[in-house]
Amino acid sequence: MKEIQVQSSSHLYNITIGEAIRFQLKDFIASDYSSVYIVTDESVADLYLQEILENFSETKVSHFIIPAGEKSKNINSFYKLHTHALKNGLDRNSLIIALGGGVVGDLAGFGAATYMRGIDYIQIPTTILAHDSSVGGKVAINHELGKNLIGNFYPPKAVIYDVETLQSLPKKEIRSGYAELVKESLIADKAFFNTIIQTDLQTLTNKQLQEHILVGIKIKASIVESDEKESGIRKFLNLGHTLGHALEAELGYGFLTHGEAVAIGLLFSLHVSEEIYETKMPYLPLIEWLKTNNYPTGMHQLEPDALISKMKTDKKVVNQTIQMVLLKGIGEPTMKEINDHDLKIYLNSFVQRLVGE
Ligand SMILES: NC(=O)c1ccc[n+]([C@@H]2O[C@H](COP(=O)([O-])OP(=O)(O)OC[C@H]3O[C@@H](n4cnc5c(N)ncnc54)[C@H](O)[C@@H]3O)[C@@H](O)[C@H]2O)c1
Ligand SMILES: O=C(O)C(=O)C[C@@H](O)[C@H](O)[C@H](O)COP(=O)(O)O
Ligand SMILES: [Zn+2]
Repeated sequence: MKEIQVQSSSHLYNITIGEAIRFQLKDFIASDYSSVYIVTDESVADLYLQEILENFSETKVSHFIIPAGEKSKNINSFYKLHTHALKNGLDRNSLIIALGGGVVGDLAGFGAATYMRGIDYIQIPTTILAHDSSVGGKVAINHELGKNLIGNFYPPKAVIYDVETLQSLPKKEIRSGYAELVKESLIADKAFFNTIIQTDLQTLTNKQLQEHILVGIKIKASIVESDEKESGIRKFLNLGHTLGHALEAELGYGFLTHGEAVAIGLLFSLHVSEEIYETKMPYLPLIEWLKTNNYPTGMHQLEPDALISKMKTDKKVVNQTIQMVLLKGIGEPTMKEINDHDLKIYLNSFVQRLVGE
């Protein structure tokens, strides 16, 4: 079992990573909550809800289940989560548990941030991608005009990561989670990047997966600890997301997974970095690795203007101008303001390059 501590602006919390720790939640959760409210999705409920419930035989417990997938991260689910919580008598001393991937984590976390002006919550991530989403306290729901536009910074009381649950993930979700690991490696750790692109996701072992997740969490935790509210270096964790989020919204939530969209966004960031800084970035090794591992790498014939319009909903935009996270080298992230005219040129040359590869 591994433990990483994160100091947030309001409290210190532990990220505990281990196998089968979902059966010993009492070791990690305070016993004086008046009730526990588990939020999960239909697929995760089928696999793990019963086991999680068994931890709370002496506590008043209720649960709320959403349909699986990105489409559920919306205002309707948010409202229903509150309604169900009220009907089940949650008070200010109740605890919300987010059991699932990033969709459940973001929605339940935002529910906790707003229920009666804020109650405690704990993340029990069950996807690889959620090594990222469960840490750092960004909680949100989507607006049809853009990703995560309604939300808050609201750190969890604990993150309990039972990596045994990752064994039931479908291949697509393994790919999706690895895109965020690639992101973390690009912003902070060249050796880690080289390790990942030598990893075949078809034959991934538990040992490799656990090692990679641990490195990723350490990178994420150290960044959010020094810049919780994203006034500075936390923006680097958005590498690949300006285009990634625009693709998710433009194609319709759930068409691409978050990680699939981020993977294309990462390639775009490398492309623009090469153009602007006239430097060689690992564009080719990354696209080869993405293709070998069956990531979608097409742009689905989207209009650059439509994408730029969606990119304008990015929360890093200042005065209607897009600010992209770029790299001067691996481990050397930087912010760059890019006007619409140049952005369109980069998008067009990126599409040409994708078609040519
Ligand atoms: N808050 C943050 O800092 C942050 C960071 C990264 C991503 N995100 C958000 O996270 C979301 C994506 O998260 P995600 O990729 O985990 O998506 P997700 O929560 O939709 O999970 C992906 C799919 O895997 C299924 N699943 C979950 N755990 C499983 C398991 N153990 N076995 C089998 N199936 C399982 C789910 O039912 C779902 O169908 C996006 O909304 C993204 O914006 C937030
Ligand atoms: O934690 C962060 O900060 C991130 O940017 C992590 C991202 O992987 C994540 O997708 C996040 O939700 C994006 O945030 P947003 O502010 O661009 O909505
Ligand atoms: Zn992300």
